[in-house]
Amino acid sequence: MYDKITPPTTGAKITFKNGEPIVPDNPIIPFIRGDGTGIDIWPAAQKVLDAAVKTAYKGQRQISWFKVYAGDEACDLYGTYQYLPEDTLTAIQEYGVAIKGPLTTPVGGGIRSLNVALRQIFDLYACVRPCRYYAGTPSPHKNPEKLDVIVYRENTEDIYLGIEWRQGSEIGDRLIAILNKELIPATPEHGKKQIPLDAGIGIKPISKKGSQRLVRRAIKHALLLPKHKQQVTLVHKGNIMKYTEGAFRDWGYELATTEFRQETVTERESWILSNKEKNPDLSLEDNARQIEPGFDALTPEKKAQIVKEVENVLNSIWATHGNGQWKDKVLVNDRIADSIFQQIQTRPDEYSILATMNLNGDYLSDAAAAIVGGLGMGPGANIGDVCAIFEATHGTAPKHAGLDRINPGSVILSGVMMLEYLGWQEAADLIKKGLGDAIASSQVTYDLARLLEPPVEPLKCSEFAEAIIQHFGNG
Ligand SMILES: NC(=O)C1=CN([C@@H]2O[C@H](COP(=O)(O)OP(=O)(O)OC[C@H]3O[C@@H](n4cnc5c(N)ncnc54)[C@H](OP(=O)(O)O)[C@@H]3O)[C@@H](O)[C@H]2O)C=CC1
Ligand SMILES: O=C(O)CCC(=O)C(=O)O
Ligand SMILES: [Mg+2]
Repeated sequence: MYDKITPPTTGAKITFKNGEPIVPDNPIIPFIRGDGTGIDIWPAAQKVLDAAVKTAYKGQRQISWFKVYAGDEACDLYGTYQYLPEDTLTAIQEYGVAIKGPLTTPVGGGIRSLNVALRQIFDLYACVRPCRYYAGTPSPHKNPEKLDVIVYRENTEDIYLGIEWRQGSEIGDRLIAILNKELIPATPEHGKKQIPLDAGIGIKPISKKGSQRLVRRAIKHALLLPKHKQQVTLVHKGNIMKYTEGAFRDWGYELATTEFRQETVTERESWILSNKEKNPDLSLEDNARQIEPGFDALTPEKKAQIVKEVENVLNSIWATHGNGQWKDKVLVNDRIADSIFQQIQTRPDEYSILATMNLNGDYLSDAAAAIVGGLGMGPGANIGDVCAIFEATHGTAPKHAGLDRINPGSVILSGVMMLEYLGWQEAADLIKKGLGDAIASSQVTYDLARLLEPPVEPLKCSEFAEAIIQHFGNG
């Protein structure tokens, strides 16, 4: 079955039922070490994960690690350009849950991202990246503890599908010619626009199914959060990209108000309901005036449309959501992408789950991680219905590779997400405690040490892992 790798002789497979993993006490879990600093952070993370499982379950549970190859390491073993060998794909397919270090993607030409390929091959449509603060972590922000968000990033579509043509390529030029001569002139709203003849071209597909399955997961996750965090914000640039990012927003609201009608309230609905609660005699038109800035300057048609919206909301959900019942529902709102980048800095405590498309989510997860301590503290999970691969938000950080200095926190916390996904909460909690206590006692790697006042002597990557284990306590 495998060409150059051999699965562990002990351990059992994780299987899936209704999208949830069924986990034996000794699961076989494939891991990819990763390029660049993967050489530093993966061994540190593996040590912490094993120590936590051992402390929590005293040998009754144990992970059987299965080393599989991707990136530079794969080329060393399998030969030139064998960046993602069949063996690796077979192992992940067979064992269902895997964890990986970062993999290099060249800029401009060269191979396309192996990280993105894995997400697409295994249909890992939700990239889940929590950004929360650990006490004592230095941050350039005054109140980093106020940020506690989870980026839910659609992981299989958008420009990351990688359908693009280089400037000057034969097919790229043909496509531009067809667009300029046929398709754009046939679309009146595009007027006399033309694509520059020397442009590269990329395609941005955003599907209804892809958008809604992501938002579905985000809402289900919100339902498990404490009441005050039960909120999903649809992040988009739908004012500019109306039929892709704008459609994502509309499909998100559509899903929330149909599949989750009893569990959700949209922001606009909450305004309409609360206006009526404050003043039961409020006319539909005055209610509309209060929810729509500049109502009086609108055309009669637009005004009528908003009055109708108010009427529909009151008719359809007053009984189930009115009289304050909406306050117990998951709040679904939306924000334009550029605005959310400033909002997570200026009003961080107003947000919880940020559901968005691939590119926005990529940017947003690095930005949110920076607020709570940097990329050394940014974990992540790529989740599908029958497979999950856990990985940090950051990349290979090549200038730090092999120096035993980089922060392994993100891949360790990705391991925590994996343990939680397996239902091994006790082991996950031990690591969170150990990591929190190590940071609180200023035992940190260079990235956090340089931000501390006064600065402290940094721990090495491997020493930080040891410090986390020391802070487990007795389990
Ligand atoms: N999922 C994946 O495997 C990903 C892969 N990549 C790939 O990684 C490569 C390098 O990308 P690059 O743009 O340099 O981004 P990186 O995320 O690799 O690193 C950028 C900078 O972020 C900081 N940083 C990253 N990781 C850590 C960490 N563990 N602890 C502390 N600080 C950290 C460092 O800042 P400083 O030096 O200031 O301390 C580092 O120089 C590219 O090929 C890219 O495509 C990128 C993202 C995700
Ligand atoms: O695949 C890559 O090289 C980069 C991906 C990335 O930045 C991410 O997933 O956050
Ligand atoms: Mg990224």
